[in-house]
Amino acid sequence: MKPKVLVYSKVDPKVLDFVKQTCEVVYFEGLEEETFPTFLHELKDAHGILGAGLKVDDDLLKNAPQLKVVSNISVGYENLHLPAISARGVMATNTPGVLNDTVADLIMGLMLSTARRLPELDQFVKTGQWDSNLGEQYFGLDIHQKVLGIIGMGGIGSAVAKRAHHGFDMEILYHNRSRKPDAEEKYAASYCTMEELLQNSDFVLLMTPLTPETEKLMGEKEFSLMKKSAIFINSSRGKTVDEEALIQALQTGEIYGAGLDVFVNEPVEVDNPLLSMKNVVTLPHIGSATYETRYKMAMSAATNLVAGLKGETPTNLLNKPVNI
Ligand SMILES: NC(=O)C1=CN([C@@H]2O[C@H](COP(=O)(O)OP(=O)(O)OC[C@H]3O[C@@H](n4cnc5c(N)ncnc54)[C@H](O)[C@@H]3O)[C@@H](O)[C@H]2O)C=CC1
Ligand SMILES: O=C(O)C(=O)CO
Repeated sequence: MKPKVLVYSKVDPKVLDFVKQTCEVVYFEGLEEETFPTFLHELKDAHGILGAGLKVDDDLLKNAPQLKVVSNISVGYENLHLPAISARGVMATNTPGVLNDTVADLIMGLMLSTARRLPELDQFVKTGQWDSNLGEQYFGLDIHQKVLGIIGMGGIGSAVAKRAHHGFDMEILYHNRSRKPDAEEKYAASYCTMEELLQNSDFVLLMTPLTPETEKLMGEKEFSLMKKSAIFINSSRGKTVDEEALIQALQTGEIYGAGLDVFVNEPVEVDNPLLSMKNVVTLPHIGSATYETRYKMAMSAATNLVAGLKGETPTNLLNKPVNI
């Protein structure tokens, strides 16, 4: 009998076909309030789940006694409670690597958009405000030859360092849990403390996972250390930043601007002050959102899932389940 898999996010039909070769699939195309009870019902005899963002903790797992694999279609996995998953002998997987270049491209775009005020000036042109006497009101800041500080020099951080160093001639500073000799050699990246990085960077990119240690990693003290001319970029998770402190730093001119792909609450509330600031560029968490990369992520997650269900060790296994 084929193992039963619940796919709870929309994926390319080719990915579904791949999973169907070895599994019986129940497809949800996304979980809504109305579909969640059916999902829970189907979970009772499911062997695997595949999708993005579902909170998987003991509360959910107690409805899933047959479960063997939880496959996340994302690199971030703060939605997975690994101790609970491991304790029940279940494997958890994510999708690192395949999205690095796409997210790094987007981050370069965010840096340029914020420094050169692209969305604001796009509106300027489209609303007929462009006249021949334009002066400093449309000036921005250069990004080439500036200093970029990267907090979290992992897969994505390194892909940004590559673009910034080789493409934009930027100087790279980084802070990470451990030294990254590869980035030091290839992108002339200099390792430094958080404090040194914040004080010396023209652009500060936060690119760590969300963990208890990184929650509100950027707060009032950290923003106060940044240059007044500096731009803050966040494409990690909203909760790595104290959003109140960021709003304050922007309102008081402690920093020049911010480019944000992630927020504490997503979708962000329409009355969030960040949305009405001209010096803030916002995006709806689209770092990896291209057709090509979302396909690769879903296929990577499907490959992990199928491997786990066949009793093999998935390439991107995150945990050590008991009894395995
Ligand atoms: N906006 C978006 O669409 C996307 C956001 N992300 C987020 O970006 C995060 C990073 O992704 P990757 O680069 O693939 O992960 P990664 O695991 O390759 O890199 C993360 C780096 O952060 C470092 N780190 C962890 N805790 C730290 C701490 N307390 N202080 C300093 N450094 C620390 C790690 O040592 C590692 O080098 C993901 O966990 C996810 O939350 C990822 C993909 C897309
Ligand atoms: O992979 C992740 O962690 C994302 O945020 C979406 O690509």
